[in-house]
Amino acid sequence: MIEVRDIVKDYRSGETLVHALRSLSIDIGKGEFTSIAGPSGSGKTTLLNLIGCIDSADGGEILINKEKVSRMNKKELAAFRRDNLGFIFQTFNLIPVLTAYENVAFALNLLKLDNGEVRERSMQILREVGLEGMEDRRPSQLSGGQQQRVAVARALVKNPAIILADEPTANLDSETGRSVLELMEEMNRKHGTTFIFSTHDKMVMDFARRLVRLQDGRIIEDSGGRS
Ligand SMILES: Nc1ncnc2c1ncn2[C@@H]1O[C@H](COP(=O)(O)OP(=O)(O)OP(=O)(O)O)[C@@H](O)[C@H]1O
Repeated sequence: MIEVRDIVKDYRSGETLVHALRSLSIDIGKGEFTSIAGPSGSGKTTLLNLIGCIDSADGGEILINKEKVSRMNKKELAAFRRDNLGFIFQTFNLIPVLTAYENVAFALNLLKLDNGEVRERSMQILREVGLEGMEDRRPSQLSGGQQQRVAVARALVKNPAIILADEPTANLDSETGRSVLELMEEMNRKHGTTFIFSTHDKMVMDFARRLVRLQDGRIIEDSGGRS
């Protein structure tokens, strides 16, 4: 489903050129639950941003569902993201003035659904992530774990093929982090959504079904794909 071929990404930082990804290749199949691990600066975020169509590579190719996203222009990439991808962030990134329900429903804005369907889908996914009864709370009235559950619901409500999560448990204590991971895995099994997440955390690495380790922009270990 995701084919990354010989991807190169460099950043210029003043006079120096940083080689963030050095001819990296990986295939990730449908329904995988994969963790990208590695020390700070090894290229995890860069790789997620390229698969997430947020940034473009300097060389190589990325195909998602046989579509060459590495050749798309900005407008095509935005449409591709909207239709295929969901994102979860380390800092939750909820809109503070909106309720849990509104944060989730907002993600459906661009899909031109009628109000009834927006309500039904948003309430259903909030139930699935365990937030029934908390729909009207704003992020400041929720714990970190609950906020990340809202973010998981927001990412899932469009039913994307792939969810990308950059260090989704980094701001949670280990018990809460584990329960968010268990939720993601339950959603992965139930909806068949492919999850790819980056982490520094050993517990998260152990939890993943596939573990890919990066160092200096290269893959140094890959436990292999199993969905
Ligand atoms: N916008 C940028 N400008 C210059 N250099 C960058 C930029 N973004 C990333 N880099 C560099 O590219 C390399 C890979 O960074 P990346 O953020 O992908 O690593 P990471 O593994 O996600 O690190 P962390 O765990 O700290 O988030 C690092 O050396 C980083 O300093």
